[in-house]
Amino acid sequence: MFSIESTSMSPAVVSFRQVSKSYGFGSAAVTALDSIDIDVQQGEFTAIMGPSGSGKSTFMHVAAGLDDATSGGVFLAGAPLHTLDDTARTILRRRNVGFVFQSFNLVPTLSVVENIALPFQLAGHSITVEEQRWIDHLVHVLGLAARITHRPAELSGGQQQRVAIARALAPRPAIVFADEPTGNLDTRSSSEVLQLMRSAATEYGQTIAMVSHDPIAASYADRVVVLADGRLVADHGRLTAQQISQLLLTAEGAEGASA
Ligand SMILES: Nc1ncnc2c1ncn2[C@@H]1O[C@H](COP(=O)(O)OP(=O)(O)OP(=O)(O)O)[C@@H](O)[C@H]1O
Repeated sequence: MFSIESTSMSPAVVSFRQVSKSYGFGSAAVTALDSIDIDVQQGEFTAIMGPSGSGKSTFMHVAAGLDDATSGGVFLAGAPLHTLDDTARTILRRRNVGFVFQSFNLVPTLSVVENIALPFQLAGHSITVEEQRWIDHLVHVLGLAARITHRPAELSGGQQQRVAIARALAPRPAIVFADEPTGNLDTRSSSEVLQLMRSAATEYGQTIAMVSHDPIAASYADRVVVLADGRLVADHGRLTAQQISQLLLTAEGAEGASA
């Protein structure tokens, strides 16, 4: 019998203890996550990979408190998400989680700087002098200084994703979840965005969990985990894109074999 107390010595940013998630009931039930145990440590940049339907989005939604686990313990920034109601989970998420999406999800009517300040506004929190300095720094290092009054439609895809990254990093969240952040970008913008996420982990200790299908994107991460049929089938340190491609082929084979 497992215990769903947080047992880790160093405080992991996300911990799963025997987490399972099913959709539907009876013969229509689908097991999207199957007895997952994982700890994501502070400052780690983790790539979550696996074939289509393997459970990557479900993993991210459960870890971020956007969706409930069916069983098991989910801890976010030390808080037991599985015991919290929707309101408490929303508050915890606002304080601790940043998101970066494939489709950027910027507010079209707001300027760059207003989009970056949005998480503070949503939390009903006035930006302090120190927070403003951090935002100014992000705007500078993300190469957005000449664009702060522009609206998203006036920016390239790569620039829009840099705004989304600035918005995610601005409140210094415990973790940033990035869902296929380079899915809509060309090769050059992709490598810029990945390099920025890499630097955020290395230079600011930002914890990042990125869902991706792309072995090149995952080669920027410190850790590569692979899901197949809702199970965690591989968990490695830094790998080359070629090694990751091989790992995915093996995972697809394993999924086919168990189907
Ligand atoms: N809301 C839902 N209702 C029913 N089944 C769902 C739901 N969401 C996901 N699933 C199922 O759960 C499994 C895992 O889905 P999930 O979206 O997490 O996979 P994924 O690895 O993110 O896939 P992709 O790479 O295609 O985005 C799949 O079999 C999917 O059909």
